[in-house]
Amino acid sequence: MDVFTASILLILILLPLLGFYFRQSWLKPPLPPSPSSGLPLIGHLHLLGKLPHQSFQALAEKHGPIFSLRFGFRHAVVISSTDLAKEVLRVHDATFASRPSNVGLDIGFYKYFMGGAPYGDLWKQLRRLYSVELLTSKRIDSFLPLRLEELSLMLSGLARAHERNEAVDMRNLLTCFTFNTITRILMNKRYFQHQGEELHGIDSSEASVFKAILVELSETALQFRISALLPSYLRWIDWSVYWIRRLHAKQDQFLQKIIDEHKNEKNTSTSSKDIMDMMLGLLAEDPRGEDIVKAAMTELVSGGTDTSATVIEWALAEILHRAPRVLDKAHDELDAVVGRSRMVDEADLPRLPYLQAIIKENFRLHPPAPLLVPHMPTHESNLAGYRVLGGTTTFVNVYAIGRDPALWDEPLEFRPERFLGSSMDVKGQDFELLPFGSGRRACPGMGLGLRTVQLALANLIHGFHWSAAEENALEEAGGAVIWVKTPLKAMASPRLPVEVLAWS
Ligand code: HEM
Repeated sequence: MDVFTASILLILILLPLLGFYFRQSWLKPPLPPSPSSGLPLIGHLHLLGKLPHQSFQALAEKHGPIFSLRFGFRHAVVISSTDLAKEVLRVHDATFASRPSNVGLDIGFYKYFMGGAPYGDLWKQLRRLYSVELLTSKRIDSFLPLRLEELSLMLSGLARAHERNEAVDMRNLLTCFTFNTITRILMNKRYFQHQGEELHGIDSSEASVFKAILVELSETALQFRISALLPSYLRWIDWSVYWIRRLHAKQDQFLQKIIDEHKNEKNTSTSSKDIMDMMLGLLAEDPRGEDIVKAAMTELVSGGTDTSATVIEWALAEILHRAPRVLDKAHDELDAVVGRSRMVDEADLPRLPYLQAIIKENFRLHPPAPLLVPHMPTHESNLAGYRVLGGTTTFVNVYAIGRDPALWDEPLEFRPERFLGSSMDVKGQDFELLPFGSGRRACPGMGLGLRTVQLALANLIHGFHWSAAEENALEEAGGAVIWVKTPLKAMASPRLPVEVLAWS
């Protein structure tokens, strides 16, 4: 065959293929709009800033409620409207129920990290374990005495600080409270002292190793490390993985010691079971059992500590610095419903609509996870007429939705009254307010988180008169959750007799 005939034949073969290819791409919907300022290799990484939810909010104002970005080899889309949040979390819930991979987290969570697991059998198994066995309403009820004891210790600590005329670092106090509460529920361990409390029985060196591991893992989860820019087969280049491996060895030692203690105590102790006991029992026949237990302890402590602490700190900071009148209204409600001779208990909470409104308003302005945890579609999907490729990291910016002037009157004001008489809730049915997400990847710790936050805030407000100890501009600082940049310092003086404050 001469060259001419061969070329004609080649064209005849290629033409239909090219035609098919172009027809496919022309017929397909376009990709979401994208900022034109992408750079070679890193893509849009330089647009992220220290607080990505704020950078994304500004980008949404320019590019609309869905836009796409590229970080190295990875594609991302950012969603910033209620309609699109509903599409991702409800209409296409199953498609978007996966998570982008993260090599550091695979190590830190023994490959059994439910929050980061791809949508599949392992995730379903772990989710069932968490939701049906460990974090049920009945289980949370059974830990009420212990939760009240921790609360009472925190309130007594505040009263003692008042006797010494000391301002209190509320960040420190609240993280001790939530950390102790969760570690007692999980493994019957109490690690931190409150201000003024005796050191007796507390092993703070162990706690600090565990806390350091949690901080490192959280940062790994959030930061765009080198590995996030690379295709998965090149992730071994990321040196931070070696650092996490070293920390992981200490984490393993720490958790193994507690597991061994639990196993040894099993036959001798008659004390009530903690969650580690329950898991060891449930997984006794599973060869992965102890690793799953270690992963769960790490996950539940990291998911359940700072989230609740930051919510309470933000609420007090907003009230003390920007809306002191809210404190008077909340005191009036608490005096009318609870009275001054006792503390607030869980049964009172449904009868405190203003307190509930404070908490909703706080979640609207300060969701601890402003971009949720990134979702990922398992296959190509269509959102608002745009094509979202399978494997795209998908951020739902609930922070931007909570501050959208089209949805909220004077969105930057802290005004709990906007929720009075409204049926809007934070539990995932109202897409204007999604601090716990919605759908199958929504937070399984919502019940425990909400009850911790409601009871603690109600009692902090009921028990004390408050004033800010220093100026605070209430800026945000990034981390695993969004904190008040300068920790809140406050003066608290008891409103109720001290013996009432230490009621448990
Ligand atoms: C105020 C407290 C809390 C807030 C605001 C919060 C918020 C969230 C959010 C936004 C997500 C991701 C939802 C999504 O991707 O769509 C999440 C997931 C998760 N949370 Fe929470 N959380 C809180 C407390 C807790 C507690 C107390 C625990 C457990 C003790 C917990 C355990 C988890 C776990 C395991 C996941 C991963 C779920 C999955 O991927 O299937 N959280 N949380």
